[in-house]
Amino acid sequence: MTDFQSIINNIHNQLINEEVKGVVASYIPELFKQDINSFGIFLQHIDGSTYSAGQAETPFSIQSISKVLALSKAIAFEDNRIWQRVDVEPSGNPFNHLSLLELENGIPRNPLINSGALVIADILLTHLKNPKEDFLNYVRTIANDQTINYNTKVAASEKRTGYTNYAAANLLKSFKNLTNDVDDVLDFYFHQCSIDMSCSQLAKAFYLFANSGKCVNNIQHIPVSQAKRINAIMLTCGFYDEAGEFAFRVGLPGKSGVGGGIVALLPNKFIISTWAPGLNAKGNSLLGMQALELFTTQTKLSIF
Ligand SMILES: NC(=O)CC[C@H](N)C(=O)O
Repeated sequence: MTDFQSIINNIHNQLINEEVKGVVASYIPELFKQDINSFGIFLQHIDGSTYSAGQAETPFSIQSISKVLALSKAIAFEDNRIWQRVDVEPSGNPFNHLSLLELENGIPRNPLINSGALVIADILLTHLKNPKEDFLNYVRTIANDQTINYNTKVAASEKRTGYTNYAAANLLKSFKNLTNDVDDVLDFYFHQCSIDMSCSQLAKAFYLFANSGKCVNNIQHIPVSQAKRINAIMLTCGFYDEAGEFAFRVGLPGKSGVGGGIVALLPNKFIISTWAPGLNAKGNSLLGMQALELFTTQTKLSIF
């Protein structure tokens, strides 16, 4: 049997001493307060066993990782109708890229880049009675943890400086691909990104994607075929213009956030999450990617 605990300990101990740790995101000023030396790893096995190293229980800003959770809720409401408003192709461009959106008439390339996530936020605003409250409750339910919350300081910080997201939302609106008010969509989106979760909470929330749509409490939230699709989108689009590199080096579907988190999973086997706030040039956690590459190489567990 694979000794997950020793493998994770060794990876943690090896990487914690790396001198090159990347750069903490500063375009959302509140995120820049993070300590570059933070580092956590958590593994949730499908059989219920868990393994961790470092700061696996410390909450951090999940940022774009929230896009997968929002997507799953939008799919639960609209099923395949959402694909009329957002495509499923990798963008090959940074997460906040705008020109493709204009060229392609306001249909975002995929739901994991910012413009696509704004369309998903719009869908959720249409369906949820109390959007922010209801979405938070959904996240708490799938993670089986009532302590998860928004970080209103982070949301306010992004509201003050999120110029590119304002541009994307206005462009979408001009192409009639937002039905709600631009400011309401952005307010919801900034809040979903601001949710604080630890590696352990994230791994639990993503359990449903590794478990054919059923969460840790065995409730079916999305159909099996949609869990398959969300994993496919994570593999091809979860790391923006580094999705190819992540598939090449790690070989798992996953999603990153500019808070330095990454969640990746092997369907029917495990969910693994890392947190290291230093980012590489593409906005993905530098040590997180290294940790996951070491993990799949040493355990020989990947989708390939
Ligand atoms: N890659 C990310 O995590 C980006 C999320 C961030 N809230 C933004 O919209 O810019």
